[in-house]
Amino acid sequence: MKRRQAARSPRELALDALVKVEQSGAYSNIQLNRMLQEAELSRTDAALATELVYGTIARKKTLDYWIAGFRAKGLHGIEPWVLQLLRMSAYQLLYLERVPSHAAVNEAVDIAKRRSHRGIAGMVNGVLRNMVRRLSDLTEACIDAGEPIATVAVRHSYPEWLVRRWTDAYGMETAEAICAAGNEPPHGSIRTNVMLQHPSDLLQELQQEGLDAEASPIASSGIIVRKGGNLADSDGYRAGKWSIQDESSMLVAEVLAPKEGMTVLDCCAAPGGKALHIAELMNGTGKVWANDLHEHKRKLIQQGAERLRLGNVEAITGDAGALAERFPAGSMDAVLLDAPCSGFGVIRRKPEIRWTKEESDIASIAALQRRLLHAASGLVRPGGVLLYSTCTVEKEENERQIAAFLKEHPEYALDAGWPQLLLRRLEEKGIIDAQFDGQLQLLPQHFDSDGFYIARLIRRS
Ligand SMILES: C[S@@+](CC[C@H](N)C(=O)[O-])C[C@H]1O[C@@H](n2cnc3c(N)ncnc32)[C@H](O)[C@@H]1O
Repeated sequence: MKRRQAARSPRELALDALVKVEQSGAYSNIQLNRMLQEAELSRTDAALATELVYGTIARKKTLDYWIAGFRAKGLHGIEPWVLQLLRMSAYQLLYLERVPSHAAVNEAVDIAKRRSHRGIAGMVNGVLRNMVRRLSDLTEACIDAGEPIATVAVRHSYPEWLVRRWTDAYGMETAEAICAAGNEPPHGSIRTNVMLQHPSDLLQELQQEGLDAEASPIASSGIIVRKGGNLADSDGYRAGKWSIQDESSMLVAEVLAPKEGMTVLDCCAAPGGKALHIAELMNGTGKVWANDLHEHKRKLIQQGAERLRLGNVEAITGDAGALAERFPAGSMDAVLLDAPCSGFGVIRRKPEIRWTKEESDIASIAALQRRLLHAASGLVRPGGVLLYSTCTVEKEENERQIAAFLKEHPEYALDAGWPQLLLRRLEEKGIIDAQFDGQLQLLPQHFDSDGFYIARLIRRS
């Protein structure tokens, strides 16, 4: 590749980010944010670059399927950066209606010319122009990869092993809906600091400021904000009036339902979303111990507590499996284990995890969760609550994990005594029924929010 100047256009920047992410395995959000900060693009250009990076990564398999169909040699022999350029351009043709086809093609050819020789530019031009001619045939319904799981995998761009796992766990229809929901762009959502105001008052304020905001259909302190830009860069956020959090994640503290004056331990707390929510629900009283393995992450929790002026949070560092060395057995009114997990419920925000995680990772993550659950369980007082949550849809990490735990720990039982309003909302949607036993698997398509698993357990007195 020829030496180039720094990226100037959103497409150049997006291409550089895609090449870097693929080459180095860097996280797309970290890589992109770094490059956006350096490039100082306008807000619109930054939004386009962001959409191109996330969309191209998410739709990689589908894009490759179509690109291969427009080249006699398929994808064989294409240089990695050229393949990224083709994918990014095909993504605009197939998924971004607002981008005119000629703009996507012309800019791709210009980039190819600037970075290489005429042959490459000619190939890029040929593939993309043929694609434009056949665009109306390139629909999801026309994808046929031979058998159903492979076809769903190509149609929604997921590895086959993941589609097979979800099909085994939930059936083909639900598995396909999980895949589709994972490709939807997430909307912004914030959590009202209920120590300062009622969610409906905050909602009204935001609407008066001209924001497209509405009450969350599930989380009682949640507000959905569409097209709100960088919500953290606002006076309300700095003043601690709200925090940025997904609605599903807000349910964890709601279900834990702490009371004023309690002592609560969050074993895996960084960056602090749920621990700080718990501290707010306790109205700044009692004590929330917020632990995480990593020292640099502890600082994030501390900064959050300072912004929200929560004096009842103490952030600490350590292995959650060794917290018995720090706290006496049975000393906590409630313990939250928001466990490290495969993260497939948040694929909308981290599109590359579908490509970077391997099936064998699930068993090792589940083994870690099992160790942490066992350790956490010893710290809950008799009659206290152990809340286990993950942001994944994997049964091995969720229902099966809890079933195995209950077998080993007869001193615990699932508890269905969840907030009534939440139960009613879940029932209305048909997500739970009369058999509800105290554990919930939210799928990303249920409320257009993250996929989450929550189990509320009580230690018998
Ligand atoms: C799902 S995230 C927690 C999110 C957090 N509860 C929130 O609401 O913001 C899992 C966290 O577990 C931490 N972690 C991983 N292994 C751990 C261990 N052995 N002990 C303690 N924390 C651990 C990670 O650093 C990560 O921050």
